[in-house]
Amino acid sequence: MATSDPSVKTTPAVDETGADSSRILQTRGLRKEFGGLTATDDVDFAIEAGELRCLIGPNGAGKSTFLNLLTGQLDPTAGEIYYNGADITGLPSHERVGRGISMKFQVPSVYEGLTVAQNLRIPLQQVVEPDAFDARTREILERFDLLEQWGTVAGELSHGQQQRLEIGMAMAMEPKLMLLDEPVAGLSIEETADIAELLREIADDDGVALIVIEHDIDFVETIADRVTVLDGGSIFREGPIEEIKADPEVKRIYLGEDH
Ligand SMILES: Nc1ncnc2c1ncn2[C@@H]1O[C@H](COP(=O)(O)OP(=O)(O)OP(=O)(O)O)[C@@H](O)[C@H]1O
Repeated sequence: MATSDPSVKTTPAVDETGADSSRILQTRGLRKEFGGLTATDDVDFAIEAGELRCLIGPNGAGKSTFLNLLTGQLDPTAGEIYYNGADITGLPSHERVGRGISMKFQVPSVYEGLTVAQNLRIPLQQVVEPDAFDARTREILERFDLLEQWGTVAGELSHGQQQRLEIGMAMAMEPKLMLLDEPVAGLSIEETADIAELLREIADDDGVALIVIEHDIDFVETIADRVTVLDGGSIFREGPIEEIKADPEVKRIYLGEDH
């Protein structure tokens, strides 16, 4: 029941587990070992709703492993994952998706033999009634600039259109957190700019939190609120992109001589 007593906190910032409920996602001491190799080394990470965070770091830094722990594709060796105030550490992937965590992999994984609208129906049938399919399909395709491709077989779309379709499919599930692994790899400058604009809108207008693994530092600069630098499985630095770009230690481990 609602109360007007200001001393009563109806939405505690920190619950009994110690998770901070102002964060849509938080990890504590998250660790993943592969045999003798520690790919994720006791990572404490947090992101708020509507934040767009880029995850950068040299090859083998543990970026993909960290994302795979968040999706449930990998089980951690130790540590916890809190999402929307609940401990989801042991939850299977499909249940995480059902709660609003979506994942977009580097390679477009649309169904190439199905039309654009048929592709969208796959996620939509999990969240809307059949009589709303067409209206919702139109809305999403308009937003992702694919309306003219409604009946086009997805295998005939350009790479950039396939990426937009896949992000549209992820958005059809009405996620609260979207995880993207190198969403602009292999795209043209124009296609990259389109995706940058879409991702910013998804964070700003839909309030979705995004974690984006990215190698292209110029793209990171265009989209990120904050940047987390991983190295050797640990968080090496975290902060606004201007700070990260200017940090000589980050340059040394990550950016290399050409930056
Ligand atoms: N399934 C696995 N079995 C054994 N070792 C693994 C496995 N997956 C990743 N690793 C190792 O864990 C470390 C982190 O790998 P990960 O792919 O997470 O790094 P990354 O930062 O995503 O690298 P890249 O930028 O090259 O994709 C690497 O040393 C990698 O070889």
